[in-house]
Amino acid sequence: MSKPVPIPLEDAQARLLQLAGPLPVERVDVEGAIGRYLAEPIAARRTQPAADLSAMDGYAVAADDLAGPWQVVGESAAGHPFGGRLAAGQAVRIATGAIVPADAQAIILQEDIARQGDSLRLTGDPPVPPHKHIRPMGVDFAVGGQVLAAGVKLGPAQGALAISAGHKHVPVRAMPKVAVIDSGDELAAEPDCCAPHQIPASNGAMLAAMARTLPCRVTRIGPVADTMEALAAALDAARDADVVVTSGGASVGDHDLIKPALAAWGAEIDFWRVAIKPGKPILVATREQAGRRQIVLGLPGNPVSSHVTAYFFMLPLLRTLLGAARPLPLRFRVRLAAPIKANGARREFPRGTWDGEAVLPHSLQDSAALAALSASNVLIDRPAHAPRAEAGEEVHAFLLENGGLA
Ligand SMILES: Nc1nc2c(c(=O)[nH]1)N[C@H]1C(S)=C(S)[C@@H](COP(=O)(O)OP(=O)(O)OC[C@H]3O[C@@H](n4cnc5c(N)ncnc54)[C@H](O)[C@@H]3O)O[C@H]1N2
Ligand code: MOO
Repeated sequence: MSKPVPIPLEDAQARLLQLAGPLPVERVDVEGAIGRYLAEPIAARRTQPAADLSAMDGYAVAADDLAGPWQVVGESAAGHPFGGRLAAGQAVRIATGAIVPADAQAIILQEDIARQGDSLRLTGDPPVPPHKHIRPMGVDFAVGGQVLAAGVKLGPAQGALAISAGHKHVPVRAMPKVAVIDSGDELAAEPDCCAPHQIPASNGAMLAAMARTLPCRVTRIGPVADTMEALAAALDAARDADVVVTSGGASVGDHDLIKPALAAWGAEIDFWRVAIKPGKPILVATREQAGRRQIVLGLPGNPVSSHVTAYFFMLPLLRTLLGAARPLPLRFRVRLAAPIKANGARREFPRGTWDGEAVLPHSLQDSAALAALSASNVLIDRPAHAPRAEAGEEVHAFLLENGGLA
């Protein structure tokens, strides 16, 4: 393959995601489905609250009887409603979450009441408006109404909502099978047994860990030598994977064999080279097999390039297979804590540390520098030919942690 012109990031992402159809639907119990994406919208099977509930501990009275005094004639506790009727001058002791009796429309806080035996006297202010401390029936959701859309990630809150809406199981996509292959003659499988001419094979563990932030089944293969035979055996071991992720050998050197090895395996290159730094040599290929499509991501071997391309391509691809409505990472605007130099012709993603206020670009931006990557929590987005930016100026950035990876 002659060297193609690198394509813009968003075009490359769109091309990749277009190759991926969501995986089949399965029904999973809600707790087991946390972290996955809803394959279909979810409608409420019940109304919440199912009746008017008190939002505070106090006394339930009629809305036209707010001045008191009152006699306590019963109690409505959570799970134990008051079954009787209320006449003028009567009140019901009520707990937070308990059903408001049929004849009551107001809750007086217990802090605003003096109680002696069953006699109550108002000492504070009555509620304004009278229904202030009442959660009306159906205020959260009503039976039949949609509570969650297709493609939404089922996080803790969404899982709680599905349960509250009466669902024991939810429809989600099958978990993708991911095979991660690291390749290179210089790679040592054991980090504590690494000769001077070797480097510990760290990309496989890193890429697998990134994939495992999403619900998928990851197989690690390698490290694999830079030979066609070794790569063929590794790819054969990945024959059942939905997604094959390789690292290393994606560039133009004599030992960069990923492209010919993929061709020999029957995979077709969709695109190679994206106009980003780090990560330019990334390639995407597909292999059609028994009516199903495998997608191959050939990531560059430099550890930071591998990480950045996994962030911009592997994770969005896995989210798409899982049925996510929004597979791409979100960008936000942030102030620079220090100046950043003018950018070259390739869109660059310098690593930096954001402290919640401003982002400090790391002094070392080498695409092999794992220590600098590890000390960073954002990727700053520097457009091609961006001029020098001063401290205090705003730039765009992508979050690598605190949910940015997910
Ligand atoms: N003449 C050119 N040379 C290079 C170009 C180019 O356009 N023209 N592109 C450069 C860029 S950009 C990158 S990025 C690298 C990526 O190349 P490869 O994907 O072929 O990666 P390797 O050469 O196999 O390895 C690069 C570097 O990373 C280390 N590595 C590889 N695998 C692992 C692993 N599993 N764990 C840890 N470290 C790994 C490897 O030892 C090398 O040091 O190409 C440039 N060259
Ligand atoms: O693009 Mo390479 O990924 O600069 O290091």
